[in-house]
Amino acid sequence: MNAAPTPPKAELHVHIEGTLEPEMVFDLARRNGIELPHESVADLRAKYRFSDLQSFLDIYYANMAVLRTEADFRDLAAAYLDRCAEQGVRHAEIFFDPQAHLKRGVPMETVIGGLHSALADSDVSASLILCFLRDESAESAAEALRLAEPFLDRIVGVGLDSAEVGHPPSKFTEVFARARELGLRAVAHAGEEGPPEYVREALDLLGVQRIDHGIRALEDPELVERLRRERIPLTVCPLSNVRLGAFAELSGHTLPALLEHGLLVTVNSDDPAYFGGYVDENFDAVRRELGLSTEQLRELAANSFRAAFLDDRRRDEFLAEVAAWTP
Ligand code: HPA
Ligand SMILES: [Zn+2]
Repeated sequence: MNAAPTPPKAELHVHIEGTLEPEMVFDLARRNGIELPHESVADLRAKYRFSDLQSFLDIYYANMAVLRTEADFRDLAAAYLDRCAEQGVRHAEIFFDPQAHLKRGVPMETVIGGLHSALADSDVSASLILCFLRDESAESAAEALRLAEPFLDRIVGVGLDSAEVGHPPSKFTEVFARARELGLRAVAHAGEEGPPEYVREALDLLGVQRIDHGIRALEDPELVERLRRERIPLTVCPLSNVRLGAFAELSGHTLPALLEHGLLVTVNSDDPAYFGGYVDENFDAVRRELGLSTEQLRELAANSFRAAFLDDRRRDEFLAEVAAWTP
């Protein structure tokens, strides 16, 4: 691809299970002796036509069946971190979905152990965010957090993902309170398909420090003003939003409007193996289709470090790198 260079950046919204490329689905199935209901890599990839979040989640969870051993989770994360190194991602905060693995009989220590060993071996700065599945019960989320307690030094925070509509943040008030008591940071998907009210709930009831997606906040001017005033970061995922039908085309994405409102917007890939690109492809697509300037790209990259869970010294070092970047 003839993409223009993009600035050094942090990726703050990527689901590690969403980096599972079709080729790796086949490799891991072979390694684990699992028979797949797909004829070939091309056959599987051809099924990646989604109409909404649920139609994506169905195949996302089905493909996870190939992730069984610590080595599987390590190889998955190592492949993603290699991409980060290629794409100028200096720091990544990586979501994982333990409940989707626990229910298949894969223990928490296998999941966290595998992911963490890849992070420990990589030159890219990275940390893990444990996500609760909002279409599962609050008790199931609490159990996942209990099982993660022996590994808290390997997790920076908790998040909330999966099918949004009908599963408001309020359902998870208690487990987020417990996570914050344990010293964890908190983020939540809100306002992807769900209403602006879910964004307010995530802030007021879950105490989150960032909103994942948040695109529907634009429907509520008071909420937009609050997000601006309180400098709440939004981790926006442009290619994901188009693939899941929030916008018919990238040229109609409201990313420029979010920036014009003065919001702390970042650009991320979400589930790059499914949505047509990693973070650089997202930067390149918004540059081309939305006509973002070099200075706007620099601002998005700087925002990613402002929004990251980094100490001030490292944040300042990364911000200096962004300021010095020339395309
Ligand atoms: O885009 C997403 N939205 C909600 N849940 C998810 N889990 C993986 N990707 C997503
Ligand atoms: Zn997501």
